[in-house]
Amino acid sequence: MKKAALRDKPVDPAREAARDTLRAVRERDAYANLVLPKMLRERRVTGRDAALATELTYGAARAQGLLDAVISAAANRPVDEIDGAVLDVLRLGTYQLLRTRIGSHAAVSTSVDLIRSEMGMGPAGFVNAVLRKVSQRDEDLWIDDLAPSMADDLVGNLAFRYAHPRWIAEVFSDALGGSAGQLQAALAADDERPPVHLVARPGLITAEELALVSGGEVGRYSPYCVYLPGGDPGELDAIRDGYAGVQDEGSQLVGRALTVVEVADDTGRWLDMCAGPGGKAALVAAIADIDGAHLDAVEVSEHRADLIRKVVRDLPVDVHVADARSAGLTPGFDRILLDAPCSGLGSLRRRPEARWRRGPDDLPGLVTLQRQLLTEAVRLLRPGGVVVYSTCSPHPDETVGVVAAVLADHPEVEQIDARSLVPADHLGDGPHVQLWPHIHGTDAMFLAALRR
Ligand SMILES: C[S@@+](CC[C@H](N)C(=O)[O-])C[C@H]1O[C@@H](n2cnc3c(N)ncnc32)[C@H](O)[C@@H]1O
Repeated sequence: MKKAALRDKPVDPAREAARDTLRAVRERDAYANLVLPKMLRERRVTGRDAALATELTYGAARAQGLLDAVISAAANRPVDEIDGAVLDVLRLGTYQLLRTRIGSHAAVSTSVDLIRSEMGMGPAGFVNAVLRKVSQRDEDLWIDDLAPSMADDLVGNLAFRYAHPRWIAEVFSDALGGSAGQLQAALAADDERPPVHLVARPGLITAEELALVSGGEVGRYSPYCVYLPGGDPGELDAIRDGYAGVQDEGSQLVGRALTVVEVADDTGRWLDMCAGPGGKAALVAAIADIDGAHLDAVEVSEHRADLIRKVVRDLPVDVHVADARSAGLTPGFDRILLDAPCSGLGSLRRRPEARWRRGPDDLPGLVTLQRQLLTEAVRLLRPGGVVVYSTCSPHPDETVGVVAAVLADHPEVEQIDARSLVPADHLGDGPHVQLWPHIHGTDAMFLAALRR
């Protein structure tokens, strides 16, 4: 076959979309879960092709560190000496070889086609040689060869095996009290594709009704939750019509906790201090509507404030675009939700590439901001009022550390046992609640409740 004809050989749309998304993630720090669905829609890639593109893109993005170690060993050079476009295709090919049931021949030949159509025969030969070498062993054999030994470095071994940066595995290990079994289960759960959870909007549809119309199953803990077995939630009428949304069950439990905590003589002044994009605000506001309360929702980003406005239409909410540390609100709130900006280490499974982008250096700035926000929340509470502080992170600095620091500065504030606010099992010793994917099937949400 002539070179031109080889270049013209069509490549399959699923792998092409996966490659282009990985490229956007690498070149412009894009988010795979925003780029891919849009690309699939624009290119009219649907059904099985869309499912394959999703599996390959998110899988390869999530496993990047593990894949790169294998590619580097097979190519006999560090990955940063490999051209970026070639590396994207090698990651896709290696992911297929190690972590899917796609046959080796198909995984290698489709990768070679992808690179040949764009870059020609030379790079295609390199991809072919590297992937053939990768295909000579399965994932376990590569891990045995490349991971630190279990005996010398258990955390390092588990981090490598379940494709997490080592520092994140260390954070999980600390938060889980050093138990190796728990750490292994947590990393394994975090390495899986997360289930889709729907929230039934209170007052509009019940979880039972939503389960019926969506073909899903009522959730274990949140009375508003439905587990969706598969398919695109955006195609459900209940979502399109605003009766339901997509929201992790852990986040639902946090929003609900704010509404069920005992507050004597509640005057109906409720506040969500960091509300964008509005997932928890929508749930809290729907309950506020039923209870005759009102929600002020503060968000510093104009774009995210717009997203809140879309989800709280027709609900008793005022959206304020402001820095919540100095938003000029009149104190005296009965209930305040502070769902603080955080490292997001508890929802890594929902943002495939995030674990490879974050670094421990992000933490100190976030912790300072969290303490300032929680201090302001305390100031805005009326005596007897409650703030629910939450993060989608199990990092002790962002969770128990922030709460302890603010309690130490504010003798007028007491911590309530948040376990009584969360209808779930395995909630530990309290008084805070830490949820986990491997225990509760939710994101690793943290919440603490403080009464002034
Ligand atoms: C964890 S997210 C909140 C998620 C939201 N509660 C939900 O359930 O959809 C934190 C939000 O706080 C916002 N934020 C960050 N710093 C802020 C500040 N100083 N004041 C107000 N909002 C802030 C971020 O833009 C982000 O939208």
